[in-house]
Amino acid sequence: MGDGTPRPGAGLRFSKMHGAGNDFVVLDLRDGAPPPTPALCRALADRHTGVGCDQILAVEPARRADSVAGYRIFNADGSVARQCGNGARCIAAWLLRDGAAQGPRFMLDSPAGTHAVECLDGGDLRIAMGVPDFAAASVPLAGFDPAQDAYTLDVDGAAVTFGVVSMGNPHAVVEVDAADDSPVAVLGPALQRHAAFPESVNVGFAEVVARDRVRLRVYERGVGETLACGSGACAAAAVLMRRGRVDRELDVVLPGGTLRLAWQRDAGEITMAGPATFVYEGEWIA
Ligand SMILES: N[C@@H](CCC[C@H](N)C(=O)O)C(=O)O
Repeated sequence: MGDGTPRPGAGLRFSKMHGAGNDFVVLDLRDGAPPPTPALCRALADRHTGVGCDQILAVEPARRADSVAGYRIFNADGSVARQCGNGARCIAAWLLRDGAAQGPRFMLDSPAGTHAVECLDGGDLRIAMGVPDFAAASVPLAGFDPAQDAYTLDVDGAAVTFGVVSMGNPHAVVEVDAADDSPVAVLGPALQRHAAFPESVNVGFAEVVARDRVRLRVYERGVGETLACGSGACAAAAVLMRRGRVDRELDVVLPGGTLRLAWQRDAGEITMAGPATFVYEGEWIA
């Protein structure tokens, strides 16, 4: 064209996907292309001037011989994350469509470890999300030593009680009477910037509706409130199961959809099942 207009095909191809409303831009970097810079992540994630997404997922070659592929995770603000439950299902669906993965079972490398994927009837995917780690130092939560069921901090003058768990990424879980009325937009960022969370934290507000049903809203690190957080659903389920508040298998109902969680024994992996949806294919020319 010669007038500065980008040529079709000259840009960065991407897939737009979502898992229960947690939305992603998926990039294919298996040819060895460099990961997106923080500035590019922010530009892609911008909901006015970019594609719009909560996270950018970059598919890479597998790091282990028994895995189909690896991937990196970047939040909308350009920060790096080590775990993304909804993202894991979307990467699995993307690899199945690509032909690189074949069902009904295969393995994936996230930055936090290797995950077994299972294709379920009806199209949902089940991901083994690792063993929940309750050690305060693993989150990290500073100022507390052993793993406790609950911690209390002074947050802007108010005492706030919560559980913590690392799912490969940091989570705090506040049990509330009603998720709909919980102070997500105020307490979420306040806990994130508390000095006790030196690496910030994803903050979940969990309402036990029944022993097999939890309603959850999550204020995510690097994004804000999202329509769903898969690792947050694992965290809420694990914290509540450990306290004996709920059954070992339950539905976590998030604003964007429902995930099925199961954690049979403390030393075992927690599993999360749910949908992964393709929205469109695009080319980033900015
Ligand atoms: N949406 C994700 C979690 C993404 C990473 C998180 N914001 C972090 O910084 O740890 C999920 O589905 O788990």
